[in-house]
Amino acid sequence: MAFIEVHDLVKEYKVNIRNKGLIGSIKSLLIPEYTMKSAVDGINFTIEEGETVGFIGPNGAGKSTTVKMLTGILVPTSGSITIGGLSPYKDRKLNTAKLGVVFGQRSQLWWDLPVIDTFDLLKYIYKIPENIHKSNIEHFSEILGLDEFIKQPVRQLSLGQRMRAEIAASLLHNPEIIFFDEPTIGLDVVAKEKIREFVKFINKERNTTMLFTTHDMVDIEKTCDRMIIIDHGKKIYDGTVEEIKDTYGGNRILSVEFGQNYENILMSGLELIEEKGNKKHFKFAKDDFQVSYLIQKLSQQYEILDITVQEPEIDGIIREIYQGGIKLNESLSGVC
Ligand SMILES: Nc1ncnc2c1ncn2[C@@H]1O[C@H](COP(=O)(O)OP(=O)(O)OP(=O)(O)O)[C@@H](O)[C@H]1O
Repeated sequence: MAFIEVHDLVKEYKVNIRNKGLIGSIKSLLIPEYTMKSAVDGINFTIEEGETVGFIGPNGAGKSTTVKMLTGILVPTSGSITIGGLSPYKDRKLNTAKLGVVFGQRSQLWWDLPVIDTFDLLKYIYKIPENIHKSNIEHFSEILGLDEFIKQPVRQLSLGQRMRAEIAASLLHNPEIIFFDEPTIGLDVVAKEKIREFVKFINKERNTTMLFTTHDMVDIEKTCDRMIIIDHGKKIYDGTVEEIKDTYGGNRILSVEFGQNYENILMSGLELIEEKGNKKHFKFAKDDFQVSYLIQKLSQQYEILDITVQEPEIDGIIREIYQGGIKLNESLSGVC
């Protein structure tokens, strides 16, 4: 049995149907009508102890809803979740001791208290033994440089300082699993790098299982062994960052708008991956063909209105996936 097991997970929200116009709005107020909306629509995955997994997807894909169910904040409509054999919502109290959560956009620190006072309060909340609490504070202070601001009230800290304090606070009780929600949002490149290095270090040192939701692909590349991509509440990819880069990063995408809708465009080196009328997207191996050669060959045979080449960065690959420009190969996507 894996450390985290998620089976056929579904979360539906009841949403109010708003009628248009003033009369419609009044009607909606007086006689409210509802519909059910699937935010998470039958997701399956497992995570082993000590794995670092990036959980990504476009806005509204269902990431936060899934994480809220994993942390026990929300109860699934159907399906099941177990973490270390326990249900996050049924065994919420037991689970809390095992979990740590870091929100980039919200704080778990007491705003008016010095950082060290929050750390002391957390000792009582989580019933952390004195020796563990003390050695963790010393250890985290040394690596994260907390000493320079540990006695200052949280409201006086810079964003980078606050995030270092947040991460230390979430690890004080030695959680088995930690959820990071946009942990580097708004930070400068140096601060982002420090946080990524620290997180990686803790994962290696303590074998802490880590799950990240982020829109920053560098976070995923630098800290995660694996990523799960979800879209419209469904899992569309589950595999390593390297696999997706090897398969799609060795290639570039040539997007061509033709003067007419040509059928069966055949050219050595170009593989048609998607077409919408006159617009066609081809994949080609960047090491095998020069872009200028391909453009020249195409324009000799076809009328071309516009042509663009997309770079094979992970950001670009993910953007293409979100926009439907790359259809994930089922054997690669790990989706059953
Ligand atoms: N409390 C709610 N009531 C109704 N619908 C909701 C509620 N919370 C989320 N949703 C809807 O569920 C869908 C998934 O939302 P969710 O917040 O899980 O997405 P997300 O992937 O975390 O997005 P983002 O990257 O923008 O944070 C969205 O369409 C959202 O509007």
